[in-house]
Amino acid sequence: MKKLVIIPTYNEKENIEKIIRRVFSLSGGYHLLIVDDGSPDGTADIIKGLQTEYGGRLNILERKGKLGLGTAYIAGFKWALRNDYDYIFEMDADFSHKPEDLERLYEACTHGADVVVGSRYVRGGKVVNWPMDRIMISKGGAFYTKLITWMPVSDPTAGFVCYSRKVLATIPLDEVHFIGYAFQIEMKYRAWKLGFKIKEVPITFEDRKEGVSKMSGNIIKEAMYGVWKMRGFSNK
Ligand SMILES: Nc1nc2c(ncn2[C@@H]2O[C@H](COP(=O)(O)OP(=O)(O)O[C@H]3O[C@H](CO)[C@@H](O)[C@H](O)[C@@H]3O)[C@@H](O)[C@H]2O)c(=O)[nH]1
Repeated sequence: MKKLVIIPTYNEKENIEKIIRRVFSLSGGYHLLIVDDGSPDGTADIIKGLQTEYGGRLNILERKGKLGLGTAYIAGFKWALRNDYDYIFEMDADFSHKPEDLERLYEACTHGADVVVGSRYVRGGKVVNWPMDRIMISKGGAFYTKLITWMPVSDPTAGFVCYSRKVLATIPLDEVHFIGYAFQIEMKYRAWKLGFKIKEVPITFEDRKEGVSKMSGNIIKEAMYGVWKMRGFSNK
């Protein structure tokens, strides 16, 4: 089975080499695709410098400017489908998601689930070191999303996800609207509406130690209005 981990990056020079090496130290045979948005800090140069060492396992898609997390993943998903990957993962660059948990997501995805979410808010999940305001925004957003969409997912904005190929081949990727964390909600919502089985596995999410979050007021606003709007989206 071909497994691809997609990592979107914007200014992740402190984390990128370490996360690449951690993923390749795992025994799962993962390939990596980094989607970098022209990071001014030179993240892409670090990745390119490692490509000779890792050959075809390490891939990079370079975009010209900061176009948002959602469109970075959509470009990555299309690349994964073109290159015949069977299981496609989303993961942050900053070690908030532990690469060692990839295997548990994969296991669940090969045992009856179509989408597996590494979840902070399902029983057994945890958040470590996040400031209280971030926890409140994130938990509040999860509650609000459930109230409006009825989607049975405890952590809808989670960015640690495994999709089986058929999910990404069925969701009309060109119709996905949102670009910030609302993108994460929209992908899960579309998969659920299409009847795919979503499972949550508990993870410990730890705040980044290096680099800075790209969260902004606009990203929160997009998610607040987005959950209302997405109820009207079609999956055709
Ligand atoms: N290519 C690209 N990458 C981006 C962009 N914006 C952010 N990223 C990358 O996307 C990942 C997550 O971004 P962060 O800004 O670090 O997210 P966070 O604040 O830690 O947010 C966490 O919580 C969110 C809400 O629950 C989650 O949606 C998110 O995935 C993450 O777990 C990082 O690898 C970051 O470099 C962008 O515009 N373009």
